[in-house]
Amino acid sequence: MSDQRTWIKNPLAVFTANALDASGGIVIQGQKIVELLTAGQQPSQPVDHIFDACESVLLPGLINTHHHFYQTLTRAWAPVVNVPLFPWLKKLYPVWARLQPEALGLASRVAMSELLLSGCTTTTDHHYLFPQGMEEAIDVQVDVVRELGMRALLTRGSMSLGEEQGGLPPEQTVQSGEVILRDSQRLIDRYHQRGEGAWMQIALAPCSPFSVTTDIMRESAQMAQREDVRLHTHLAETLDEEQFCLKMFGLRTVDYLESVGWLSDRTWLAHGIHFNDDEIRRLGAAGTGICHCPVSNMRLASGMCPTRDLETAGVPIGLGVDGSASNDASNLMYEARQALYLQRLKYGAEYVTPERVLRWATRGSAKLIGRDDIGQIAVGKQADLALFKLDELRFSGSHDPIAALLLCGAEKADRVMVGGKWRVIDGEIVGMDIKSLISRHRKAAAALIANL
Ligand SMILES: Nc1nc2[nH]c(O)nc2c(=O)[nH]1
Repeated sequence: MSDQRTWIKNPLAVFTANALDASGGIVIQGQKIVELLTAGQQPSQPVDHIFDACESVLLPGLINTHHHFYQTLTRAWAPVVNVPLFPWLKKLYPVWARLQPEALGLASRVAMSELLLSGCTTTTDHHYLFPQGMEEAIDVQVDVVRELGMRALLTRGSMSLGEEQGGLPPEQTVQSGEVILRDSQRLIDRYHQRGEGAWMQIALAPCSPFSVTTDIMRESAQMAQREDVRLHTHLAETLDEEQFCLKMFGLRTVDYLESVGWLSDRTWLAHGIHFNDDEIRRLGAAGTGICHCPVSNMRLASGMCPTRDLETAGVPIGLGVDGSASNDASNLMYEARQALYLQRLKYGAEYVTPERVLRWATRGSAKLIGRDDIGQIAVGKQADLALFKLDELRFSGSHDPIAALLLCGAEKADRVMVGGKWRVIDGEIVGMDIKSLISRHRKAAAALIANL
């Protein structure tokens, strides 16, 4: 990595996700931010490059804390456009069971490209489908992450509770606990990087209470503790799920989570909608994080995450786009806009500000995945940045540049830097042939639903 110094000079506005002032811009050296400048201030040492950001709003790179990349192959699929979660899953499982490595590679490339273009520099993915031929699904995703130059926390998802044992997924989509744990260990040993500046990390992610056994939940928690990796699952997404837990385990969702050793600050949960006051208090006391996925929650009519109550109780909040069969876009700026408006309905305009929502999408999301080196603009943090120009028609006449990003609907970054390297320049991903990708991905999507 080059140690050259770059000054991103005099941005139109900066959102640092903290109280620091960087109105004169920032200096980057190698992979890190080394200096924050106030208006009119010059860098303390000579720089090799200057990027004039006077037309750009500068943000920390956004961090996506929930996705299912493979679902880009089943976006807006007519049979599931108008159904809630359980029938949606029942209809989609047999389609997803046909997934093969090449299609997963294309789907991951598409999802990550969309994310990157929306200003996202770190993403997670929750991949929980391993039908025959897909044993190395996560390895396929690792290659794509490296190709795109993003940071990723890939979660080794799993399903082990098939229909015959009272679960929701069909038998052909579930694996034995032994296979899941062996592969989880292999992936941690092979790919998980530790410490500051990590590019690739692995977490363990049994899918949801209705698709995994209690054994795999317990054993994943034990492995995560032993290996010091994070835990992720869907929880409290719908009332169907709550009913399932009561019937199957005799427990509400948070009691179930606690009973399997997951109520801790190692865990972050996707959705987190249906909690009572006592559960919110316990989640806060444990430091368990919640990834808010507003678009998916609206599309599946699942409900609304109680973000303010959770935050007040001490629960870290992040943002996620969720899988593309329930969003169906992988655009984190768009997601932030939806979060702003949805949450205002419950908590009012004074509390749910653009700054708060951008904090969820940056520093809050970083906390969910256990990182302190990304998600903020500050000296010593990784140089993961998104720059948005406000020169499109939609911004014309706007005044507050940070508010304009969300209120006027920014959806495409002009420049994105990950670890000191430009990955998006002039709104295009460096080295990516998007037209060819779309053409191959479309064919794979058509093949997946052919002759069902
Ligand atoms: N929104 C989603 N919820 C889920 N629960 C589950 O078990 N799988 C999913 C999913 O793919 N999306």
